[in-house]
Amino acid sequence: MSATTTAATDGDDPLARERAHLAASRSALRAMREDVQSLDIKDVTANWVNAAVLQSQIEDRIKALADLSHTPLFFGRLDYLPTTQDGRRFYIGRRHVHDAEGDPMVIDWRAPVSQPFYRASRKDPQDVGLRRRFGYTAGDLTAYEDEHLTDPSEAEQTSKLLQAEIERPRVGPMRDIVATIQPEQDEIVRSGLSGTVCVQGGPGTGKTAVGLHRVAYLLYAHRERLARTGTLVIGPNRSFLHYIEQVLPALGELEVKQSTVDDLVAHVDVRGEDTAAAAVVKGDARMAEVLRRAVRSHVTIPTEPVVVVRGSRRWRVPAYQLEEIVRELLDRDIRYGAARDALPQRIAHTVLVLMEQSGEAPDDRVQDSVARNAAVKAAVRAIWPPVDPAKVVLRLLSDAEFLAEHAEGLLSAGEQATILFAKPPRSVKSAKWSAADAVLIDEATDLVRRTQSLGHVVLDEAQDLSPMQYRAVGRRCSTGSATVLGDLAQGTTPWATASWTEALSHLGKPEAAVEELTAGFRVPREVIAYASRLLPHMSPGLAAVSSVRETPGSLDVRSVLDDLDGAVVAACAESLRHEGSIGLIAADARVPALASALASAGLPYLSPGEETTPESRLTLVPASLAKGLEYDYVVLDEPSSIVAAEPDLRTGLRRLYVALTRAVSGLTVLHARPLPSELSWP
Ligand SMILES: Nc1ncnc2c1ncn2[C@@H]1O[C@H](COP(=O)(O)OP(=O)(O)OP(=O)(O)O)[C@@H](O)[C@H]1O
Repeated sequence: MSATTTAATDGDDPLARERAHLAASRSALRAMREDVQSLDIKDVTANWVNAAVLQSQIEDRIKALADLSHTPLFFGRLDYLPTTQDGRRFYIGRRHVHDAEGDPMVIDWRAPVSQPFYRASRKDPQDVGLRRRFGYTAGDLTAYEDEHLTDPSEAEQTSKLLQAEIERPRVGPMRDIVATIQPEQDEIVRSGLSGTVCVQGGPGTGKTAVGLHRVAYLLYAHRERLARTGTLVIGPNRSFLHYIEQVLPALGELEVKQSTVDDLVAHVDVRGEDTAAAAVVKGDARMAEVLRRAVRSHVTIPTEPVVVVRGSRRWRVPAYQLEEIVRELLDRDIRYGAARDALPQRIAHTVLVLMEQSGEAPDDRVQDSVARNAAVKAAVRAIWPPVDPAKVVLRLLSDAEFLAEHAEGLLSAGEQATILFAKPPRSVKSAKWSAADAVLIDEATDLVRRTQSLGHVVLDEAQDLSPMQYRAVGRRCSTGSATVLGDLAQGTTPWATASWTEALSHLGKPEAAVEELTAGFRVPREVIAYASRLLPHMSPGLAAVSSVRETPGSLDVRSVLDDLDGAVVAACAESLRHEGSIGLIAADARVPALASALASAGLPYLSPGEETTPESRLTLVPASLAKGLEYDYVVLDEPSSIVAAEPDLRTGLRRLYVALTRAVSGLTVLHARPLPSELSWP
């Protein structure tokens, strides 16, 4: 690999030529944007609805064609060998740019010809003679680095530009990694739409980044289909979603929705909280069967005939025939509501047969009118009444007998007692529903009416979901596919999943492939080694992440004799001397004390989810919200308090593991009490 950071070689200046191509591509992009802006839709649209749709598509296109000053238009170049692609040269960037003749000047990173930029190697050059990476300083193209993949005399080296990009301090929300996606990440990003992929990876291995780039890739490769069916990214909480929300728009994708699992199942106001024991039972997959039984219990097998009077004639459908119809509907795998809709037509059909047998020749209109007959309607109401999903759940959780009837053989008496409301609420409105209750209502809702499936769902921090939550997500991709991202070692809920096989079966995708990412891009080697001491104590069998980042002096563990708060504030002030974002992570209960210590020291701070700016770079993060986030420098307050705040040691150590793995450049740990013994070596 040969690196060039200044201009001129042998009178012919390659850097100047690349800059000229950049300038020309910029003007081509401007021209493309102006073309779209000047479109006059008056003559091509028949009505105002079409016009509004077209106008909004045009506005999206204009947004997508914006030249973002802080993101370079291209970051790489591929020169194919003369034997392939006619030896053509492609500049790889975030979007496609063409000149006035329609010839490409920059190729979208997702296009098939761009793939070797990420995957080609000396072992497998994929018909590429030269791969060039570009370096930018403050928006200017200032360097490039070449790899002649088929030149045996060139030694393999790690890319300095890649390293610099990974090490670059970050302020503000997460950004895209299109310039530096690694081969093993690219395989996941570009895997097909039809299959579900599950990615296990330790902290900072790029799971979130990979999931978001996969969405962008799928939208490129299957735009029409996904525009119809929709895509959704699910994250653990709002501050996390806020942290990642800029990545897809930066890649030109504006249509992807983002949500938490709680948002998905927001059928009722959640104002209550469960004990851990109750939440575990409510989140257990056995609840799905309890609910199924409870919903179906509303069906009453008919014992009376239905008599339909039409004109002077009476048509009688006997009880045994009604029973046959009902049993047949119960046996079929259709939703309660769909079966209820079908019942009047089935009864009417039987009446029609009776009419035919007596020599009449009724048509479809007669069948419809019989189905709407008052006697039929009354019978349907009695046999198959409408069901309100929230009311079913309310009754299960309030009425011990009703619960016992449907939980028989599924939940023990103790488990049933755990989930019953201590004081049964009077109505759905007045009930203090918990997050787990909302998931039960979602399941019951789906038993009544099928939930609409999206084309693709990305589920991040998936290890924390309960089986019932997996089911809730699974119904939203039942006819589509999913990307499931997580780390078993970071599971901190009492119901956190112990195995991906199990999680995927609850999701309804048991056939999904499980891939593993092991190279760490966030946390420096020294810091990840320190955090990994916890692994054998909380997730034995999981391999430690091997960091690609050597940052000497990145770990500083300080024992404080007195005034821990003062020492923590001082460590924050020290960290603020560096460029980039600072996270002060502490046990939730410590947050108020640290907030006032920061305030009295005159250090302004943000809450997670608030955007860091060059003026305000310090965020005070309760340990319970640290998951998925990252900061250049982390100050970690009293590890033993973080561990002690959780209901059991394993969860405590996992929470600490999450907190210890948020730093990109440096971690300072301060403790007044002894460190948890699991952190001592070995
Ligand atoms: N190929 C890459 N090139 C450059 N940076 C990368 C690459 N892959 C990941 N990163 C960076 O590493 C950091 C961690 O990535 P990400 O948050 O996706 O990891 P994660 O596996 O989801 O971590 P966690 O388990 O802690 O949530 C991010 O800043 C991301 O941009």
